[in-house]
Amino acid sequence: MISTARKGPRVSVLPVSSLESVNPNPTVFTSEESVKSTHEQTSPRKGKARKKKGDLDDKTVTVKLATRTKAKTPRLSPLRKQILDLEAAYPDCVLLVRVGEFYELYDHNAEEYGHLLGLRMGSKTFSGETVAFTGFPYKQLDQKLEILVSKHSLKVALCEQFQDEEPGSRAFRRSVHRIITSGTLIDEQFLNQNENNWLLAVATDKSSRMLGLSWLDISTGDFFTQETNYDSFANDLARIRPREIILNANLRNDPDHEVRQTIERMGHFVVSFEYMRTAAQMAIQNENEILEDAMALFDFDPSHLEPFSNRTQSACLAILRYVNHTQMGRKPVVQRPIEWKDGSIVKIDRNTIEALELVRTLRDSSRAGSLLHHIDRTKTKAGSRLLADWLTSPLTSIEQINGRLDMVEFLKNDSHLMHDMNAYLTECRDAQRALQKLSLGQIDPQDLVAIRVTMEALQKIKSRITDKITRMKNSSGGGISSYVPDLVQETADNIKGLEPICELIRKVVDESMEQNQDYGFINEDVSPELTALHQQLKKLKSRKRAMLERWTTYLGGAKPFEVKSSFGYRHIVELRSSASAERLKAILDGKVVDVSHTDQRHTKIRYQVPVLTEMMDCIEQLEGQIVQQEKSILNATRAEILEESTAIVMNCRYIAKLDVLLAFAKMAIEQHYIRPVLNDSQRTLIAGGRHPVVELALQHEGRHFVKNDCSVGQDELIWLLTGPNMGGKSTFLRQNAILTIMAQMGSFVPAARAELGIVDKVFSRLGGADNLANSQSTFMVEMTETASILQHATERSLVIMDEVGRGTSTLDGCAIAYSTLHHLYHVNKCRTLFATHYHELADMSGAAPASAHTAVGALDDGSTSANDIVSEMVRSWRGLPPLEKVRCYQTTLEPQSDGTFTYIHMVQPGVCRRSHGIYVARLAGMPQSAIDVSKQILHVLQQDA
Ligand SMILES: Nc1ncnc2c1ncn2[C@@H]1O[C@H](COP(=O)(O)OP(=O)(O)OP(=O)(O)O)[C@@H](O)[C@H]1O
Repeated sequence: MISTARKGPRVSVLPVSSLESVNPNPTVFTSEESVKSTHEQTSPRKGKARKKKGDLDDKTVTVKLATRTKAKTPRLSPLRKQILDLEAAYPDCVLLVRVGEFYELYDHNAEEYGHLLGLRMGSKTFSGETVAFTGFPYKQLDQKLEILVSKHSLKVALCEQFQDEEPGSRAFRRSVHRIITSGTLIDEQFLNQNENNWLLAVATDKSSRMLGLSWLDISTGDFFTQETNYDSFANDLARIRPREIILNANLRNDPDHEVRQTIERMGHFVVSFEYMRTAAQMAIQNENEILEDAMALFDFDPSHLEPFSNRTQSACLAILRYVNHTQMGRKPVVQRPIEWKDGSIVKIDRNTIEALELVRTLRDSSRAGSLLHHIDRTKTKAGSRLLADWLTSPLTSIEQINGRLDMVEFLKNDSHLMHDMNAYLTECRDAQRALQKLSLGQIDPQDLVAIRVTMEALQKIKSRITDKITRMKNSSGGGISSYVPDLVQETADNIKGLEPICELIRKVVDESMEQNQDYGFINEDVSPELTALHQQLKKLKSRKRAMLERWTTYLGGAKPFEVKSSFGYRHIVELRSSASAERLKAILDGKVVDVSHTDQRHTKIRYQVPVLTEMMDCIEQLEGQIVQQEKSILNATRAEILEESTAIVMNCRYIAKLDVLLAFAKMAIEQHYIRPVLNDSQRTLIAGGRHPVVELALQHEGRHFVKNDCSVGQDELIWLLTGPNMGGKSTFLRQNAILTIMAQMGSFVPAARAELGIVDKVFSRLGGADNLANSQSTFMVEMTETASILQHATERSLVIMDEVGRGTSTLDGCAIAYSTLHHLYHVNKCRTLFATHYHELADMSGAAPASAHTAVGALDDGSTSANDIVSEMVRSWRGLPPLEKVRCYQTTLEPQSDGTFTYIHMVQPGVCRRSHGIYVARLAGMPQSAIDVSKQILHVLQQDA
């Protein structure tokens, strides 16, 4: 284990002993002999490949195969039979079979996936049968897994070989010891450290249209559940962002099932199938049986599942079963599931998460450029992961939000405290993931150090906060300035000191040792046995050194020979001159074995020296014993640490929370954000609001962001926003939604003042994205999203809508835009920011204030006159009742003497009737001839109207 973790790939490998007890898969024993594969025969490096064991690459493969069948043996060789059995047992997986120093792919696996891995296709002959074959050195495993699992979302069954423990046996066992899928990554190097790696199970209940969800990150042990329904499922997926989804096995052959369709529509998810009890089965099942199931799978406290519905229990059990199945019985620590209660978080639909670029940009779906990237000032990986969760799941409880805001303010007001916290958090490592690796039997001393360092840093945090609280209380005599936010007090009270664990790790792990070796990670004095072994080893090594020094002196000094390892002859002495060779023989009284004379150009002479070989054998034996000793000490240490796993995880959660809140405090100071006031009203009042990301982008260009006010809700239920192209309408809409989300996740916000009535849902209709892959046109997508908002927005929701109806003809578009406005006003009754180029809507809703009707002025080079045609039409229609709580606002521009415009980006009362689309087209570089034609057409249309 130790050496595998360092020198080879990082994918975890179980010791044979533990495998025996847990692996249910059949293993086949094969005795090995070297056989050349067809692959090797065609290799240009054939000769070199034979020279030295381990000096191979994917082009030169010496394959160890099962014993060649003798005359009477059955047709299939044992290895071939084993491969076929495994291929049949893991049909959904890419099967990688360890053979000697290689992982190999056979048959369809070689044909389908070899090229993905950049491997040259070969063939191998088993008892007369030629099969497709390719392979790669085992050290390239991580790199190849990244391609298969991360890039191509494939499942990989990793088949390892194990030496038979029978003395003298040359047989090997092979069995799949782990199935690696996107959602079950543990410590692979390609696991994203800043993101949770969620595995989501979905239990369906068609009759009630309800779903039970459970999601688990095996790399941290965090586990959540939620009840949801078919209609909200897409939004839940957008929020959770799972890497892999588990569905009931009976949906495997039902691609039209609504849930499968939703998953398909949402994009790139890996879907796996696992047996699940339906809700009805769960209902009639003996409760004890269900709970025993959970116990048997994970030593999981069954009471954890009791509060959940049948559906959710079913999803929880499916996830445990799937983990059990892919980890082949290894049991990661799984935390008590936390339930997301309906209404406890703001529902942000998936379009809004995407359109507001909360966690990914629209352009290239990257984190860089997103709001998350902009606000992430966390110091720890756990903090960064938590921030992403908070951003997509803001709270609805004023009390909880204020709890967070209090803590941010508390930190912000004490620069010394902030400085110290920052320093302590910088010391923290990813202890929760380190603990999880330990629980899965991967013992890397560096992980123990990560846990120790983190727990020590946390102890400093606890002392520092406790100190601060005591000083505050002492100095103010209980006055107002002695107010200690609950979260601060809770952090100080609940961080558990784990000094005994830290002490144990300090005692055991020798942190001065270099990573790249097989032993020496444990302090020598930890046990008398280890001390004795190290002493013997040192003695032997010094004897060897003295012997070699003697030879050097006899041979005339200055590196006259080299000691090398050689497969077959073990240690050899290589000399460059025959004179030296003769002298060495003389020193050793002729006790040398001449092993080879090589090399035409440099006459190198090689001898096997029995006394040296003997000494090196002893050294290796001792080193082997030390490795074993260290393993058992590490195992015992692991067991003691795992005893405290609950406390360690709890402590890690405090680190993550503190880290995020400290990040909010830093951001508030750096960017001059203010504390929002949350209330129970249905009004959003923001003075001097800014868009956090656009503001920063403009700052980088040396430009200035224009602040804007917004007071939407109640008497001003809907803001109807018109303005020229490029005027800043979308930015304004987005910034108000973002401010609301930031405030409800407990952050300060970019504004001069913010009084916000809590929202239950945030909806947006912003993007112009189409979904051609799902046969949906741009307009169809627009209408689907609009329909969803009209169906789901409540009086407490915040809706932002940008240019509804633009995807169809002007007449249809205007009618749809009006009806949307009408529905939001009369049915949903929710706060809405409604941006449009259809300024006629102002007339239709009877909302346009007469004084604000003045347009910026008729301009030669452009007004979008088609709208005016509609305007004329509706002006003559007197039947529309006024929408009294609709208010008209506009962004404007200022014409310059040289015929250009300056965008003001200021949101003011009024209606803008000129979109100046042709001006923007010119700015965008449209050919002058095209601009001229558009002006003429516009002129004609205006006259017709
Ligand atoms: N408040 C502001 N202060 C400074 N610059 C701004 C502001 N708002 C927007 N801008 C700048 O104007 C650009 C265009 O803004 P935005 O896309 O919001 O305009 P729009 O009115 O929605 O345009 P269109 O109608 O063409 O979609 C932004 O990319 C940004 O650079």
